[in-house]
Amino acid sequence: MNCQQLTVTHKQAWHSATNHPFLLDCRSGNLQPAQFNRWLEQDYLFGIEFTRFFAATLQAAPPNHFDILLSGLTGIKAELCWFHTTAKERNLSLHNALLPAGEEYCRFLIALSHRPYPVLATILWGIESTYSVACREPMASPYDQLFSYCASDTFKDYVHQLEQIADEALTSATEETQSETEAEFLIMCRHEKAFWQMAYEAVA
Ligand SMILES: Cc1ncc(C[n+]2csc(CCO)c2C)c(N)n1
Repeated sequence: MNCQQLTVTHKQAWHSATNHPFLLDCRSGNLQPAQFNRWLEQDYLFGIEFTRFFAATLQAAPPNHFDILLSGLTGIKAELCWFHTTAKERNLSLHNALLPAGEEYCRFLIALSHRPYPVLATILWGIESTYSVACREPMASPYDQLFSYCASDTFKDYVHQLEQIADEALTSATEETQSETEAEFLIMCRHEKAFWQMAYEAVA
């Protein structure tokens, strides 16, 4: 089993995670500011927990994977800075509470932290990869600017490197760990879909 196969075996779940009406509205320009703002407020909080999950993955990783994982942490650092700048520009607070979808997603990451490395590396790839795929189609202004990093070739290349290290970890994983990875991948897809939906519902 490898990352690519996961997206094919669970085509429907993968599609729902990466093709939400929220994204269609970014492309047409119909997304309402309140919807983007909710995404931003909630995704900042998610980003904090994701950083910790990333640290757990790094802690379990073999040294030959450090290079790529450390470069990912640099990307997250830039992303967390971007949240602060963009929140200021839009007069948003980053001190809100997580809504249920975000809270459940974060709880999933915390529970996963002590699982075997192949599970962590694959879910890490999966989470980053959803945004690379989700932002692949051109978006209308201002969302083209706001999501420009996820749409960039730099991000695409980074996600590809994550795929390579996850695939390497999966190759030597036990069957049991591979099955667990597959189950968690499916749950991750459902959390992604629910996260977009939660932001989309900022406007009734
Ligand atoms: C719910 C949710 N899922 C995935 C990502 C993707 N992602 C996680 S951290 C980061 C910055 C660069 O590593 C990106 C793009 C997200 N932001 N929010």
